[in-house]
Amino acid sequence: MSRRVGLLFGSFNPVHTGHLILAEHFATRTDLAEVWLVVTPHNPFKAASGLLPEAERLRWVALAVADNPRLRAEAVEFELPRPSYTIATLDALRLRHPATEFVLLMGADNLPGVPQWREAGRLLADTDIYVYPRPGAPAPALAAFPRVQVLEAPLLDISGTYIRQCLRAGHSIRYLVPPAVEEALAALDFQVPPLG
Ligand SMILES: Nc1ncnc2c1ncn2[C@@H]1O[C@H](COP(=O)(O)OP(=O)(O)OP(=O)(O)O)[C@@H](O)[C@H]1O
Ligand SMILES: O=C(O)c1ccc[n+]([C@@H]2O[C@H](COP(=O)([O-])O)[C@@H](O)[C@H]2O)c1
Repeated sequence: MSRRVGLLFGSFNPVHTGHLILAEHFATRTDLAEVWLVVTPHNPFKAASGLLPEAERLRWVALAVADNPRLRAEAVEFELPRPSYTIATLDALRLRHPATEFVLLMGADNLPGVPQWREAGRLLADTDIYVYPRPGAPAPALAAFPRVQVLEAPLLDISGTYIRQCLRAGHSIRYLVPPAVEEALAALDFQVPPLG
């Protein structure tokens, strides 16, 4: 059987402890050998103006996973056309790593939108998807998603939106992000975008 690797796609605006707990959960409690956190410079559904600088978002993910051999920061979308379509990234990764079987990972809030993604039919037909439950996201109606499995796992009420609100308000983000990311964010000399 080929090595199975999970891909957690995200804007990581910024990376937070929720991402790391769920990545570790997928990496240690499923059949996956590793989890790669694929940093998306520009989600086709998000306004670029709400995003922190892309190079910083990637650097923070790299810092966050540096001490974990089962997690990796993946920058492939920085080399691909924008905005970042997941099917194009999967195609590129499958070409680069022909011996690896990729599994798509996501929080339950993202699954209902997948049928609107580019080439969703092919994506859903060709790819296993593991879903982590999320507060506020209803249990997905799985009939439309034959290759989707929803994990049973502790709910994590942490989001990038909340962290950006804290940063704008000058509130502590200690423990919401890893220490190295907290330090890097404290050294920022730019404004947190006003949106979201
Ligand atoms: N607390 C969480 N529980 C479950 N899934 C999560 C959680 N946080 C993030 N995810 C999942 O991680 C992936 C990347 O998420 P993303 O980078 O957009 O973080 P976010 O916290 O949802 O950010 P924002 O609040 O800015 O939308 C998505 O699939 C999302 O569903
Ligand atoms: O491929 C698509 O059409 C598509 C449409 C919307 C979102 N996505 C991807 O979904 C991932 C999650 O996005 P985000 O911004 O919520 O972290 C991110 O990698 C996006 O590029 C992909």
